[in-house]
Amino acid sequence: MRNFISYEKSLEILENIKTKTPTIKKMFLTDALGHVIAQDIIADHNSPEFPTSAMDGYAIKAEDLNSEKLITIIDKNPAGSVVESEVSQGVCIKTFTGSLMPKGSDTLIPIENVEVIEDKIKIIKKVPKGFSIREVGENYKKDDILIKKGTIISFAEVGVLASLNIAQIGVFVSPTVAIASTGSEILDLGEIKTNDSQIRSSNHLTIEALCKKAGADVIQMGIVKDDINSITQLLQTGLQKADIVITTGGVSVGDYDFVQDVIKDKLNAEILFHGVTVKPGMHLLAALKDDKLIIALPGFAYSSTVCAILYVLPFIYKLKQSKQKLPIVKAKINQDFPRRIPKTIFTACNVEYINGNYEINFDGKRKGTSAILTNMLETPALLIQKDDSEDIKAGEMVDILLLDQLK
Ligand SMILES: Nc1nc2c(c(=O)[nH]1)N[C@H]1C(S)=C(S)[C@@H](COP(=O)(O)OP(=O)(O)OC[C@H]3O[C@@H](n4cnc5c(N)ncnc54)[C@H](O)[C@@H]3O)O[C@H]1N2
Ligand code: MOO
Repeated sequence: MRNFISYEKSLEILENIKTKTPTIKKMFLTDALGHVIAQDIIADHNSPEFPTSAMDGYAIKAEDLNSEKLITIIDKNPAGSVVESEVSQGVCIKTFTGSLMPKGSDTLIPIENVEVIEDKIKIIKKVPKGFSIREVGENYKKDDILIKKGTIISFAEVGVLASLNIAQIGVFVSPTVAIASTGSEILDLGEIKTNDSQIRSSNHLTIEALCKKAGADVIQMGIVKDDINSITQLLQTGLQKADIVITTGGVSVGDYDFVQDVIKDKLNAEILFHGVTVKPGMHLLAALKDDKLIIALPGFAYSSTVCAILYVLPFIYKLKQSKQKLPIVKAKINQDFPRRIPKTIFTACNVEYINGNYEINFDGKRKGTSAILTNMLETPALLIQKDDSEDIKAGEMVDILLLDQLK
């Protein structure tokens, strides 16, 4: 008899798995996109290092703002150069965006605010003292922690690292995931159909896509028939090469559901749980073998996809040392939604962001078995009903998982 555990308990078991010390590798900045940074990044200088002009204009002394007298232009100060001449009362230096402010100056009067008369300027519109000067450390100060260890590298991190002259960055090595789909009725892409009961396998590729999006390296092992020896061999190969091995199909109660037998009896893996009170995905099996995680997902396309999101993605985040979490937010539901069964239920819905709130509806969503993957197309989310939740009434706030924000 199978011992079904709650969704919360199953998550807790996976969260508590001890993982080995992560390895770190160096990568060139832009190649490191999506990887998790392995050390705090601390500024080794102020930015800017010196007072810098934020506009094209004339560097002056503020006292001259209140004088009716013309101010003499004594020099030109293009960005990238350092002028020797100094600003004093009655004289100015033409200075450009990105140029250092010349010695003696404390204000930048923009070109638009002056009239040039031969080699002099007349101020026609005043600015406050200190105008348009980027102060030392405006962007960041020396010794500031700019990027924290555990951050996922995105465009802004690339830019900040570049401004620190860091070309190679230490990142945590991403986990490797081996994926296979089991079933004598499923065909890989391009395989010729030889009888009416055969269907195309989507699971192995849906899960590859999810894992790659989460930054894992994927070993695609394809399709294997419902045969104990083939499944054993495949799982052994996966365990040799990957940190996580994922299968789909063959975990429920049918005569040909061999995946569970292989994991339990052939591999002698430590079963963490087999059966969770979730819908879809009740037959899910998680096991450990030689510190590798095996997740055997149900065969139905919607079930395996939802369970890969709920179980595989958080484990990838954990192995790659990322602090990211599944994107769960509150949303307003547009219809009554009774609680059907005492399980944690994940139902596909449409989500829109309207006037600062997420709102969900079920327009066009099909009802039927856990085979319906098309319910995840367009603007999808999953409504989450906890196993102890009440019937939901239209207009109430509910928990949803935003599928298009999965990373
Ligand atoms: N008597 C019972 N029958 C079933 C139960 C049960 O409790 N008692 N549970 C049902 C539920 S819930 C699920 S979920 C499935 C899970 O079964 P398996 O994990 O053993 O999966 P399969 O039987 O191999 O396949 C189920 C279904 O999905 C199709 N499939 C399989 N692989 C793929 C693939 N790679 N891509 C797309 N579709 C796939 C397969 O053809 C089946 O239709 O068991 C229920 N039965
Ligand atoms: O548990 Mo099954 O995955 O509901 O369809």
